[in-house]
Amino acid sequence: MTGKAKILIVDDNPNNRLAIRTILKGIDAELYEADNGFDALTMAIETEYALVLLDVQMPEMDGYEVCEQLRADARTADTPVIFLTAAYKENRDKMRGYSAGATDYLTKPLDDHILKAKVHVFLRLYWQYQQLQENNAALALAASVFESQQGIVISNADNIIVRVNKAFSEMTSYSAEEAIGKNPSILKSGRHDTDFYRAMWQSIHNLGAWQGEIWNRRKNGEIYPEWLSITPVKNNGVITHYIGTMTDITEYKSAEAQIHQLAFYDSLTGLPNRRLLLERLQHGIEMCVRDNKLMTVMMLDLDNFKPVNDSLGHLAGDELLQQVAGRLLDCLRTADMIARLGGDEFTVLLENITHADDAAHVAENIITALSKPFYLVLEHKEVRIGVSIGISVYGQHGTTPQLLMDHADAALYKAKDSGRNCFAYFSEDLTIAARSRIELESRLRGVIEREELLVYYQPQVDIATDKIIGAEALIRWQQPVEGFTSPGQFIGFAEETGLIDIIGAWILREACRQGRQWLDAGLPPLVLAVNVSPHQFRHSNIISLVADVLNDTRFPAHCLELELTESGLMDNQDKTRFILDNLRQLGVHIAIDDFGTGYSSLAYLKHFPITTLKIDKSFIDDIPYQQDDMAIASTIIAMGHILGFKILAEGVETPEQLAFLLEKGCDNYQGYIKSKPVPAHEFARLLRDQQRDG
Ligand SMILES: Nc1nc2c(ncn2[C@@H]2O[C@H](COP(=O)(O)O[C@H]3[C@@H](O)[C@H](n4cnc5c(=O)[nH]c(N)nc54)O[C@@H]3COP(=O)(O)O)[C@@H](O)[C@H]2O)c(=O)[nH]1
Repeated sequence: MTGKAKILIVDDNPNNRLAIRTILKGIDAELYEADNGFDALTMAIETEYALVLLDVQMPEMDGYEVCEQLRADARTADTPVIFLTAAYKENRDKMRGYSAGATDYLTKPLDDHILKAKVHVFLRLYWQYQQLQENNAALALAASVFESQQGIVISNADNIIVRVNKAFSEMTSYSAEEAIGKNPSILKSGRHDTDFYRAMWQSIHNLGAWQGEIWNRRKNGEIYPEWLSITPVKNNGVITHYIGTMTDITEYKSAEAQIHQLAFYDSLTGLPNRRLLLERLQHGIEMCVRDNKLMTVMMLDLDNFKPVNDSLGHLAGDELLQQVAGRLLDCLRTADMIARLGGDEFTVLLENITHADDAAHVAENIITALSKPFYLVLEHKEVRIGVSIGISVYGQHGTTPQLLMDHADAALYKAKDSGRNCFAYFSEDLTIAARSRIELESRLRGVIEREELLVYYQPQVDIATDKIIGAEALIRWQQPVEGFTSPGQFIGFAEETGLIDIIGAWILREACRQGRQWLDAGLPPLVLAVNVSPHQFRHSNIISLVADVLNDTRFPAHCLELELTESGLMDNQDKTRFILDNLRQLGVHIAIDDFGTGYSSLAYLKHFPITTLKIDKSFIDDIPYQQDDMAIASTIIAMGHILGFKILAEGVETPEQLAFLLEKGCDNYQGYIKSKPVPAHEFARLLRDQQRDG
């Protein structure tokens, strides 16, 4: 409520008007005057008056008529009017005044106190009326706000719903009757954990509000996203209610998803586009820097796509591209990314890889996958295409997205130049290395079926008696064209690719079969040592493999020793112990190979049921010239004996080495001084010679 109340004094006599002014001097209102009925009516319509003091006796238009006209007009119908009339007037004149619409009467000569008192009363009524009007307007406004587009739910201090609006009911399908008396948790979708709600209530109580995106559930079970704001209402600092306003953002979200799809994905194949690829590439580079990881970019270009597109038309071309996208996805891990840059160009991003040539494997898989024929449904035709792939490696070929892309592109042209349907790295040496590794892998895969593997045996000798007491089974690969390939060239690779599991199982079976045959042929019993690689130890079921092989070949368990490296044991102590205990229960011996080169923790090894330690060849080589190596070798022998292990020295080549080991009490040795690894028949001959010589 602003401004001052206005009072209109209507009297043809200026003295009377002055007299009234004088009486009302100091009153909290503005006084206006009219000296005739016509002016009074005009003024009353133009301006809102809190009160009209109206003289009855006036020429031309008397007070009755003025009052009647005021009442007849909606704008002035409620304006209070006090008639000022002569004291001698009859009572019926007063009645006429009331029926004309008078609110009150005052008689002349006016009593100062009565006039002032009445004016005060009317002014107070006027202000109360104004307040009422404002309150009504505010209530009407609040009601229209409450019934707005947004859903509103009001709950009490115990978070029980006390009111909801229509929009809430439309959004949630809960009518007001169904919602009132319940907890707003009837809307819970189950998609948020307790931490989410805890944070929400913390914000409401500590910060005075919470707003955010939330998944809620409609009465029919449908889950939908909404934007929710919750504000507590306080009275004297105590929360009395919570007001939640909610907007269903389902459409906004799907529009947002649509915009995202259009901005970041190729509409034909649904694959990420160049924009998303560059973002991922940038992110991948940051990860490489942070975690010192490897990443490669592979640029793909389809060979023979253009002729298909030109001859069969664009619809067929589109179908082919969609099928290509599907096959590419099948070749990749979910963590990898494939993007279509446009036309028949695709880019693959391999993050978090171990070796640069992992990309070559993926490239080979892609080349194989795309070289199979495609059946185009629209054209009822089978078509064949190929793919050329250029590869760049983060770090070696660039450290920015643009350089990596450019260099993958340059490598792509190298691949095309070298006959298409192949891959090339940006640098020649990587291409050569990767291609030869892939070739090695493909040759190694069929090695057992092609019967190219052989087992050689290297005698293990008792130092004290110089008698052969066992042999280490060592693999040999004899290829028809390439010839002999030493294990050093392929064991590590077989380990990386997991092929070692099949190869290791084969050599175990072959050694046990051979050992049984020697026993059956009357040769003296000896211990055959077979290497078990770390991959084989961790990933294959070594316990059941050994049990099966011993059972199938009938080779005595106590004649078998499994050689493990320390690194193969270190991974998971509990699992290692479980496996070793089970192997020992079968009766086989356990030897630690290459001892001294790894962790070399005797304290650690004593927790495992180990029978033999093999001192690595590198500590034997420089005996008797290297004091350090001699000290290490004699310490291993002494400490190993204290812990109950047998000690075997590897790679013994000279009599000096042998004499030193004998002096230090080493149990057994293995080395060229006795014999190189030899084929089975030669080893049998060595044994027979020994038998014959007694
Ligand atoms: N997981 C498997 N690993 C195997 C298997 N067969 C072999 N290997 C591992 O390959 C590495 C190379 O083996 P290889 O070329 O056979 O060499 C062995 C011996 O020939 C060689 N040796 C033995 N004595 C001497 C010597 O006096 N001088 C000399 N220069 N070399 C010698 O040492 C190799 C035996 O090593 P180890 O296994 O550590 O006892 C080698 O790491 C093999 O382990 C297999 O079937 N599975």
